[in-house]
Amino acid sequence: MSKPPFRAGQVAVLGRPNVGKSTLVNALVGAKVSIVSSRPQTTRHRLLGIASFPHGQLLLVDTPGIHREQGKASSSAMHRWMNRAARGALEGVDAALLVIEAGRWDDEDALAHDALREAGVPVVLAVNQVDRIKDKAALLPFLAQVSAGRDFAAVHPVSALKRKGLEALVDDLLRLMPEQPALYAEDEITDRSQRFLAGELVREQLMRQLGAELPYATTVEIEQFVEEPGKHGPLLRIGAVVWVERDGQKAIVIGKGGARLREIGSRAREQMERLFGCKVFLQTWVRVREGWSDDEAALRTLGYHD
Ligand SMILES: Nc1nc2c(ncn2[C@@H]2O[C@H](COP(=O)(O)OP(=O)(O)OP(=O)(O)O)[C@@H](O)[C@H]2O)c(=O)[nH]1
Repeated sequence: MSKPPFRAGQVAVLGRPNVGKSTLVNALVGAKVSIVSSRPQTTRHRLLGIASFPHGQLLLVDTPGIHREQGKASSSAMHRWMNRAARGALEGVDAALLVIEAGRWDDEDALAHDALREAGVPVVLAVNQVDRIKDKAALLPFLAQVSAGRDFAAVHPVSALKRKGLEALVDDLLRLMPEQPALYAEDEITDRSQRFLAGELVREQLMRQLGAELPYATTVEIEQFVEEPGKHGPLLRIGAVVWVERDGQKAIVIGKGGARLREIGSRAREQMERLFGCKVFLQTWVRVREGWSDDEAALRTLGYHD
């Protein structure tokens, strides 16, 4: 049998908040490039994960999903930005990967599906979190129901968490990519700068450790990112500012005697050292900026561009 041709292209990853898009991107890429948390709307930036295989390469654009404009929160600048980012992510892609939760197909999924159809890109449906379905037989009617009347290029039940069903999913995605050589070297996992990833790792720890207590309008800015020669190889000196809206929120993030911020910093530093493969010296501050989340200009200074 002759070798299959090498295929490479771009895949937009879309779906409702919290269905497991980041987990799926990470599982496909095989390294931690996108942050994961149980809090909805973790992903504010468009992240590019590069998944390389012997027979092809997928450039995964991880989007925050297409959000319906609803309620007070979604009228903020942040939500408008997220919507624009999601739509922008569809331009020039070769396929879209729509991620849903097994057993659940609601209006928002339908909306995302319609937006993808409108954009004219082939859609592969990943029915994620199948590990949570005890009665596997119940999956079949669900798969039939969501497929009916919709022309998905393929439908795949998967578990991003347990890494099940991913090979078949990758094969079908690659089939939709154009025949062309790899677009990035195999050892590159992301074209995002280390500086950006550093900010994401701090934000992940904030979410992990503050959970529901984390104020929605919190963001992280990397103020300093300098590589210096150290005794045992290079050292990264990183300064991160956690922006909140009120003094009360600042106190929550800092914690008693600064304990919480120290813990956030030390966990984030460990993750950075693992990801960057070198020693990291991380300093974190919390600063107050009132009303930034509804202020487009402030968003731009913090790097949320169109
Ligand atoms: N049981 C199970 N849990 C999963 C699976 N995939 C993701 N999760 C969990 O679902 C939660 C949300 O996952 P994320 O990957 O952050 O979801 P997301 O869709 O990227 O979320 P946003 O960034 O908010 O859009 C996390 O707690 C994951 O561990 C899966 O296959 N099975």
